[in-house]
Amino acid sequence: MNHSFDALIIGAGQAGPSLAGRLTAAGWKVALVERKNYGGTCVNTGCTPTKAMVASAKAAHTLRQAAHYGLAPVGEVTADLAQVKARTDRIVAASRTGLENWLKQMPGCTLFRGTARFVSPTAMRVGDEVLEARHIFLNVGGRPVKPALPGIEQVPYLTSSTLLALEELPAHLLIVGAGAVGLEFAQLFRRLGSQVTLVERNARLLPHDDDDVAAAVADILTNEGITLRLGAECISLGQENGRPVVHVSCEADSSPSHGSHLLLAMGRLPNTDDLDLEKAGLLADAHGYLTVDEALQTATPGIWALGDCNGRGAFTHTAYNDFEIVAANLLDGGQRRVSDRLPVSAIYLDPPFAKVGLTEAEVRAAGTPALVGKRPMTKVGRAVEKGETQGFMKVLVHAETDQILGASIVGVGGDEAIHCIITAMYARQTATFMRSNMFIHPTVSELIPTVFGELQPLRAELKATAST
Ligand SMILES: Cc1cc2nc3c(=O)[nH]c(=O)nc-3n(C[C@H](O)[C@H](O)[C@H](O)COP(=O)(O)OP(=O)(O)OC[C@H]3O[C@@H](n4cnc5c(N)ncnc54)[C@H](O)[C@@H]3O)c2cc1C
Ligand SMILES: NC(=O)c1ccc[n+]([C@@H]2O[C@H](COP(=O)([O-])OP(=O)(O)OC[C@H]3O[C@@H](n4cnc5c(N)ncnc54)[C@H](O)[C@@H]3O)[C@@H](O)[C@H]2O)c1
Repeated sequence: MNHSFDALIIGAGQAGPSLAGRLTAAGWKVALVERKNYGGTCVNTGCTPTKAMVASAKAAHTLRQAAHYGLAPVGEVTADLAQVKARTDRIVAASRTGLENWLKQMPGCTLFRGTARFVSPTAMRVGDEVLEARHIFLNVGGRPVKPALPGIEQVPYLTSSTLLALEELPAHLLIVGAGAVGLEFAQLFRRLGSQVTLVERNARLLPHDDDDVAAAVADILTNEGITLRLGAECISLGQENGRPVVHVSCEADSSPSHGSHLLLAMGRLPNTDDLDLEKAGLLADAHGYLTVDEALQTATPGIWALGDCNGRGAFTHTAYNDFEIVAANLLDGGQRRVSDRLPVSAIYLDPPFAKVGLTEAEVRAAGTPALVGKRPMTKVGRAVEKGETQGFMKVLVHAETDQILGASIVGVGGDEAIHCIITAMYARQTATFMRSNMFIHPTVSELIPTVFGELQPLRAELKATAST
């Protein structure tokens, strides 16, 4: 059966539902197609469940520190993973159901369940229904990559999604891939009580970030007893007595890592392979991404790609910002562009690592005349009072224009404190502006003007050093 709409939205992830809300409010007749869970990755298997579990892990960690805070030791802290999961599931379900209820009662929006595939540039099939529209918005997200590691077909493994179904704590979790997924799960499972080994092919953590950031993050992990195996070459998988083994070298005598469970966290693949793109005159790039212009339009007029599937961001905030760009340009006469946004992200370790703009290495590589300000968290009063002094704050400023170039914070509250720098950078403000502001005492943020007041020339011979 054929149905006609003003717009089709494929995927109810982080851009699609909000776009449906804006378009229907403007009087458009909209069809929203979702094949799995409303809320997509972030709500169901990404940000929401992992940050809920990070909170459980933080509570376990704090309990173990009781004596440090002058409290009677609480004895051995053990996690009941089934209960951690139950709490996590409740938080996820509330978020998903809230979204679903909103969409179901949205005037002008018709929901379809199933996989949408193109039949032409202006029509998609979902089961027996053919949905036609002059505007099609793809918000199809991605899924964990299945890497071509030798032995993968013989070894049971977990992904970031299937790991969430565990109700018993892994005795020893082997993780391959030290990206955001690998890092966050490594610390949270260690804190819940698992032994954890993190295997990564790069010689150091976070290769796109500064040496001092990577060193601080490595310290945070190893201080908690996580085994790091960096620079692993020729990673292959095997089994011994039904338990997973990760081989980390081509050398026969290099010791393999043995564990009880194996998590592969080696990136994500866009869900563009089953859209029948060719029927819309589209072709994904070599990594499966849909190429888009600055306004997120694909090569076929009338088709947009938003969120993880366009390769212009891999975060919930970038997917949501994609929605804002598309809605502003279509409905508000805006001329917003993807390149107007700043690169911002956080990894939810404890303490977290948050960043905006350029790294020190990028500033050096560009040869920009720059100043750097850096302060260890041991010199941040609020961090000292909290007893959480790992890490540092670092800011980079253009030596001639005083413009803020970037900042990294590895430290307690860093995921929140970074936002005053993000806002200042978005407003094209300067180090002088940051220094002239008054912040609340006692906070981590209140030291940010101080860091902007301690700027030193970023000399070529100075290397970024680990903060202690
Ligand atoms: C473990 C983990 C933790 C994360 N933590 C964070 C974090 O803390 N902060 C952060 O910013 N980001 C985080 N992310 C990344 C974040 O989840 C994604 O960037 C975000 O969900 C992307 O949103 P999206 O709308 O592009 O896609 P998705 O959320 O993946 O939504 C896409 C939707 O489209 C549906 N779909 C796909 N194809 C079709 C089709 N053909 N027909 C119908 N429906 C279809 C899918 O079922 C899905 O519901 C995390 C990711 C993971 C895996
Ligand atoms: N806090 C957050 O914002 C957050 C949290 C989790 C996930 N995410 C997003 O989810 C996505 C997926 O995260 P991820 O950690 O799976 O991917 P990633 O790309 O961030 O990291 C993958 C890691 O696996 C390694 N790797 C990849 N292929 C390999 C190979 N063949 N052999 C050895 N090592 C290999 C890489 O070197 C890298 O360190 C990312 O885009 C990330 O931004 C974000």
